[in-house]
Amino acid sequence: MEELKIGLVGTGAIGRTHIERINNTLQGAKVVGCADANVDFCKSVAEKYAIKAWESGEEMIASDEIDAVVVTTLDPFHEQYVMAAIKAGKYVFCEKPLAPEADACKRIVEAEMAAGKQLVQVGFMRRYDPGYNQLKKAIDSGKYGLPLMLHCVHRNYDAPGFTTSMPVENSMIHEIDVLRWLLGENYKTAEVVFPKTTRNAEGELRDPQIMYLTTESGVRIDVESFVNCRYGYDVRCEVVCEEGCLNLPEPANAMIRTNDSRVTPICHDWSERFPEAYNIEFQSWINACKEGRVDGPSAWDGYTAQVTAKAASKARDTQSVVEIKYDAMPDFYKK
Ligand SMILES: NC(=O)C1=CN([C@@H]2O[C@H](COP(=O)(O)OP(=O)(O)OC[C@H]3O[C@@H](n4cnc5c(N)ncnc54)[C@H](O)[C@@H]3O)[C@@H](O)[C@H]2O)C=CC1
Ligand SMILES: O=C1[C@H](O)[C@H](O)[C@@H](O)[C@H](O)[C@H]1O
Repeated sequence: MEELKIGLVGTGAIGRTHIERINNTLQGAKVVGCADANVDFCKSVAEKYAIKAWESGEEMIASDEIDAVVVTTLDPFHEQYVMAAIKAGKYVFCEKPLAPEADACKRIVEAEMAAGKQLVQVGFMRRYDPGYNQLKKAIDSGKYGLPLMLHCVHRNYDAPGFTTSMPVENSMIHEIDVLRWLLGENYKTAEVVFPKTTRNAEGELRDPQIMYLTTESGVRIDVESFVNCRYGYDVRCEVVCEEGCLNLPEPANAMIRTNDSRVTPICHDWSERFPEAYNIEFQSWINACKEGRVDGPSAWDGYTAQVTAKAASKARDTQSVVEIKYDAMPDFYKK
């Protein structure tokens, strides 16, 4: 079967890692064109990978040179390119979040339903991480009883340009999606509190933040976001069950004995922490596109995550506990 010809919009940090993995590691597809608002930089990326640089992302998406689309622009511009892909009837992988606003996610859902075929996958890659899959297998086994509490940490070394809404709506959106997937249920309430703010936070950013979620069955979750921790990239998830406690595995880095000490390096950023998850996610997406289906996180998952994030943002801004209300999932999205 012919290779899937992919057009990628957004040749920034993660966009380039996705070109690298699709063209040099994975099977069955090639990124053959790219576009970006920064046209000159886009041309330099296109030259590096010997692919076509397009002045317009929409023109690239509409072209018969492209079979499928990857969107890796900044969050506010996801919608325009996802919509262009739906209009062209092409499969589209959109990095998380689907869109910063729940209304925009709903517009995408409605456009996809009107097109009559699921085309959209959202880049919630932690569902593909072997570590999170070990947690899910252990929970689903029932060996340890029911989950009661989850204690999570999502720390970045730094996060240039972050504003106070982004720890929830851009960063902890990962936990919002993966924990819903892990536990197999939606949330009921959200709350966000501010510990003491680090002097390393830019401008008005409140950092760290702690988000508290309760699920429909009463599981209590706390997620700490610290996007300027200044020691590395640190993601943890502890699931406390009735008869056992499950911890997300950390990368097995060698311990180094030096200078009268023992040192075990940790990751510096997302690209080092989850390389396998990204590769499994994209190989699965390529295979599904070639078989004419979407089997990853859908536009409805993207919408549900953003509804949750917006409830958490309301809780943060009002310093209150907010009850979360979800629309019923349309049959269109039921597996
Ligand atoms: N799944 C994951 O773990 C991660 C996901 N992401 C997501 O990937 C996306 C990109 O993030 P980064 O690569 O870190 O950002 P970046 O800032 O490195 O790259 C964004 C690119 O988008 C381009 N751009 C901005 N507006 C545009 C427009 N209107 N049309 C076309 N191009 C435009 C910029 O010129 C830039 O090249 C974000 O949505 C982010 O949430 C980022 C890091 C990790
Ligand atoms: O998706 C990501 C990364 O996974 C980081 O952990 C987040 O903090 C970052 O904001 C986001 O783009």
